[in-house]
Amino acid sequence: MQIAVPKEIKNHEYRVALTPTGARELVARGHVVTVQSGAGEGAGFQDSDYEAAGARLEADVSTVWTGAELILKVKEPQPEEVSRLTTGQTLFTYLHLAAEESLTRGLMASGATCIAYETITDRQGGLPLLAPMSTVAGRMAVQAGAHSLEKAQGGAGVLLPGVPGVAPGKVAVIGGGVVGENAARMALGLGAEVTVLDKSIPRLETLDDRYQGRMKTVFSTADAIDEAVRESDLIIGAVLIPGAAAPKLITRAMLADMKPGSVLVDVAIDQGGCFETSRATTHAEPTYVVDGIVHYCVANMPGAVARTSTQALTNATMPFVMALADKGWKQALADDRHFLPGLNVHDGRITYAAVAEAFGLESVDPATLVK
Ligand SMILES: NC(=O)C1=CN([C@@H]2O[C@H](COP(=O)(O)OP(=O)(O)OC[C@H]3O[C@@H](n4cnc5c(N)ncnc54)[C@H](O)[C@@H]3O)[C@@H](O)[C@H]2O)C=CC1
Ligand SMILES: CC(=O)C(=O)O
Ligand SMILES: [Mg+2]
Repeated sequence: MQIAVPKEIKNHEYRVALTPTGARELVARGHVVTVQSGAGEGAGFQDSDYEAAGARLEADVSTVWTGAELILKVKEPQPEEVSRLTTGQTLFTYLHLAAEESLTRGLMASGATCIAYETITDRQGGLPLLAPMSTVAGRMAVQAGAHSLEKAQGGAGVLLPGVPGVAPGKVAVIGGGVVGENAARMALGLGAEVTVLDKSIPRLETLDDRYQGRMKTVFSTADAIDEAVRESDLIIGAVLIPGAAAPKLITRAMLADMKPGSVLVDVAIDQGGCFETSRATTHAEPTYVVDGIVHYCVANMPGAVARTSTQALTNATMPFVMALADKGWKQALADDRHFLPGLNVHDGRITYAAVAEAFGLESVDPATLVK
């Protein structure tokens, strides 16, 4: 199969979808891998590393896309990338479609087969291709939040660990999944006072057990969120309803109840964000202030630590990339019921119910397409 790896073009996105190690595996299986020149540079992989692995290097971005049957990316395609996609091509990347109607419609119009990393499932009920980046983003969320609390960033001037004689800062994490647990763990490590809110009792039980009561676990209700809003120095938004737009849990009116200079880090921004006042930002300009509250809403947080993230992401994607390359999308999805929900768009139709619902459109059951 002809496989292409374009250079990512989203703002400050330094990850790459395939490492030289991955390229070597694909080439050994008889596939042709074309990597756009410089695609791996931000993650510390040189063109010569890909060449040594047997990949072809191509400087012209149009040529990279035109000849490909399978396109491997990291971030959702940007408008100029959507316009390059055509019928018969398979795209494998993060899509987060429920947050972006124009992207969804663009992918439908392209006629391509679009498989999202973030909606692939596993036997444990997890999201194995989202989890590695959620781990990274959760850990970064506390770094970002701690930095945003500094006065020069518009923050209240609170040091999360406190100092002897001065109490530590309070961190609330809404959503105790992969992002939430990793954020809470980092905040605990810093010495902050940490509360995790979740709607899942089993999840709260797991966290309570794992951290032996060192973080408070609270069932997520409107009242509990009100209390977090009043008390916290830093709130991290980490909820997910798979494939769907994030619920808005903190409204603009509620910002008035927060301490001035407190910080909201909305990690769920890639699914539209869980705070009413969130809008996606970039690593170039990660924060803005609304009603005295600092907002950090970067939609590709792991891109900033591209070396670590690329390795973690490709460890998880490689088995699926191999299956797509060896068998083609139809057989690969037919053979694996956890891969099947990755299909979001095929030949002009939406194949993921929550995405279709977000825009009042019809969806097709992906199982009917792979028979
Ligand atoms: N901004 C970025 O760069 C990145 C963003 N993400 C995003 O972070 C979000 C969270 O991802 P994961 O932790 O992997 O998901 P997850 O599925 O592991 O955890 C989500 C948790 O939210 C909980 N939840 C749902 N509704 C809730 C509510 N109303 N109140 C409290 N908890 C609620 C669920 O019970 C679950 O435990 C996703 O939108 C994901 O796409 C992930 C990686 C990078
Ligand atoms: C999950 C995601 O959107 C990211 O890693 O950028
Ligand atoms: Mg996005």
